Amino acid sequence: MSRIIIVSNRLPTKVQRTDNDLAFTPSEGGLATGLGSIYRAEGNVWIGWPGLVVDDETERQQITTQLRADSMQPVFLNDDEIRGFYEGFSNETLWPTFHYFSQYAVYNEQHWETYVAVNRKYCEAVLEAAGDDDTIWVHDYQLLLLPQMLRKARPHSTIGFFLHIPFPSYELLRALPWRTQLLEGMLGADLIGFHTFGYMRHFLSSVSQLLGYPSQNGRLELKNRTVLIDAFPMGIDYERYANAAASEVAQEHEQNYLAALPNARIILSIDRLDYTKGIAQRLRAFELLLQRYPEWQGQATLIMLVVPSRDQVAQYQELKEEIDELVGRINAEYRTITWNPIHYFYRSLPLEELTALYRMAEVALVTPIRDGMNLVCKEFIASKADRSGVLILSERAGAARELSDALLINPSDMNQLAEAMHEALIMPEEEQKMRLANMQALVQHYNVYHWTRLFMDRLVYTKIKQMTLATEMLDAEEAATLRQQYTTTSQRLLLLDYDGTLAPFHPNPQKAAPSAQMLELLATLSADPHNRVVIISGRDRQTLQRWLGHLPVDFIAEHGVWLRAAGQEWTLFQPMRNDWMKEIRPTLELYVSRTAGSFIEDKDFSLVWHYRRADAELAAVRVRELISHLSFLTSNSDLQVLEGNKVIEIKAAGINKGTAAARWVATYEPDFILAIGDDRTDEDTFGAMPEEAFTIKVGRNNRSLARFHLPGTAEVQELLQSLAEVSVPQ
Ligand SMILES: O=P(O)(O)OC[C@H]1O[C@H](O[C@H]2O[C@H](CO)[C@@H](O)[C@H](O)[C@H]2O)[C@H](O)[C@@H](O)[C@@H]1O
Ligand SMILES: O=c1ccn([C@@H]2O[C@H](COP(=O)(O)OP(=O)(O)O)[C@@H](O)[C@H]2O)c(=O)[nH]1
Ligand SMILES: [Mg+2]
Repeated sequence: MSRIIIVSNRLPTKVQRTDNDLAFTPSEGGLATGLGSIYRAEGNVWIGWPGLVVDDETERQQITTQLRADSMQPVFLNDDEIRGFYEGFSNETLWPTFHYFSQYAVYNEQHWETYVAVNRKYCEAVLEAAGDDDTIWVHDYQLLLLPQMLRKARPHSTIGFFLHIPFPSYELLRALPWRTQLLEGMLGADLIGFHTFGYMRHFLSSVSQLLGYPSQNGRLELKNRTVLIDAFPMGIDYERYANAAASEVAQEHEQNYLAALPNARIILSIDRLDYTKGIAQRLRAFELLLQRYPEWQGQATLIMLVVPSRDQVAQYQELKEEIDELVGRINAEYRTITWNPIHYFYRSLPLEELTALYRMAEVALVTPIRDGMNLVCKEFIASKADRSGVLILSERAGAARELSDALLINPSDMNQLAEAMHEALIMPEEEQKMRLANMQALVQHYNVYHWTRLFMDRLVYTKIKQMTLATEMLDAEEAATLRQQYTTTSQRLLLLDYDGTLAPFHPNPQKAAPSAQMLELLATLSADPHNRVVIISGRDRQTLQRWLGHLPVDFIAEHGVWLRAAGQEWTLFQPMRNDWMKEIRPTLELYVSRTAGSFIEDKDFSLVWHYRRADAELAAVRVRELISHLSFLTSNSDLQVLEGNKVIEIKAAGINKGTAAARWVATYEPDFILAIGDDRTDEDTFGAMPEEAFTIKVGRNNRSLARFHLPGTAEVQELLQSLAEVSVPQ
């Protein structure tokens, strides 16, 4: 049975050195607590760093044995690796960049090299632990290169990747010198998940702009693989928090705390120490609340738990000092003998104490400047079963996309924050309960089990999609059958599309002339008296004539409008009109003037708008606009609008490559047909062919009427070459 191998930088268990022994405790941070609930199931393994440097081999063995008993496998990192990989590239470069704190980002080549080396180290650990059938699930920004490394070693593995932090806008990502490698690293996965649709959109936009892969409905077609991109907002183990909060131990803690804080109106703040969490801003807003609404002095009490984190990174040390100072100043200014405005704890607490805090707080203040998801707010909600309480939540936390019943605030707006605290403190109980109930239903339903299931099911789906495609690939066996039939037949029809089939695309279509090898190949194939080679293209006849007119091949030009049998004159498929062009052309001109880099191609009976050289994202919008514009203009006419590879073409309805190709089949009566094409317009050809024809789609789009696929023009050339070798010259 296949297992799930989870890989993340940090293991869900943290190993620490005590006076004379080792202590094993749960790690802090959303990833560890969120996935901690599932990895033990069904023999799964979690691979990651145990959180301390261990040089001694005996100690390593001891840690490995103990972790293994709990389904974990450690990756040990030395001091240099922690410096360059963890503190350096992960937390001084990627973390600030991905959280829109570019001004904190360090670009250090040495850190990058360590990052690559440590990703490789994780790769080796995974390869050692994982069998071919196992599903590998890689997590987070510390391991962006790992999916690709795994893919190279195990091309057929099932690999999922989930990013727990935001994916930034392209404008932020592009500043990174290693941006391309990072994206390619992620694309080694079969499925890439993000917390929100916004992060997913930013990722797709970066891939399109940096690597040139377009996407459709979250599906990226790489050269030889399909990768799915989707949003999976992570949930928590709802029952775990609800039960812990309801437990006797938690209630006891709560009673003790409340006894020490009589009459307090408790506002709670819990996070790792991190500049992304907006802790300092939150303190200032709390101070503003006390200034603006003095009635809360003596009552409103902020319990602030800050969990130590990444304390070797300069930014974190500075933040620690800033918080210490702010808390000291506010407390000194407002405290009374009986009331302390801020109770500040710099440590981490065990679950029962944590949930006791959630339980007793009237208001949870979760106000990050940026946060991938934020699980604290969901844990607060789960701990409040049958109770009241108000959640104030930053609109820039991923969780805000789901929790619309929270008081959503802009974390940089001090006024709004202070007002929200006031509003929360005076909110009627009924309203609190109503809002909480809605959010509880959601957090309970979309829990961490749901999240895992959804991700895993989608990963299986991705694999099935890829396999369906794989069976359609023209593999060695099918290619041999094709060659064998070719050899034993004598009336062969070869229908070959031009662009994207015989020649790769060029930014300037007039520069996509055939290569010398391709010309030679076509010469050999068309010289065979048993072959009829037809170039079936959307191009104008002049260009085809110029490039290939010297060969004894037939032409179908302008998507079936113009026909020419070898050595004869051009004829029209049927009498045609082009007087509609003067009506449509101004519309295309409008889109050219609105879209730099696009241009119009005039053919005898069709008009084409090309956008290959335009800004890809702008063009995507313009395409939708233009199509809707054209469908309005061409309704009630006998014109059709075709979408091709970076082109939109308008021409007479009823004529296409298929109708023209059918004419060749009918008149020539071939005993062997090979039809190859890459574009949507070639689907018409495929559809018009008899069942036994060898129809081949070039490229990865699996929605094709063709029987087989080939990855690209190089493979087409290879196939034609193998046929040329058995052709008989005249
Ligand atoms: O491992 P550390 O350097 O100590 O940091 C702790 C973890 O912090 C980050 O958590 C993120 O994941 C959460 C769950 O998806 C999400 O709610 C939160 O918004 C993120 O910041 C980090 O992504 C983890 O890798 C760290 O282990
Ligand atoms: O003393 C504490 C305080 C918090 N947490 C946990 O730390 C996680 C923080 O995750 P979140 O997604 O909110 O932010 P991250 O730290 O991952 O950026 C939550 O699950 C908390 O329950 C913890 O384990 N011990
Ligand atoms: Mg083509």
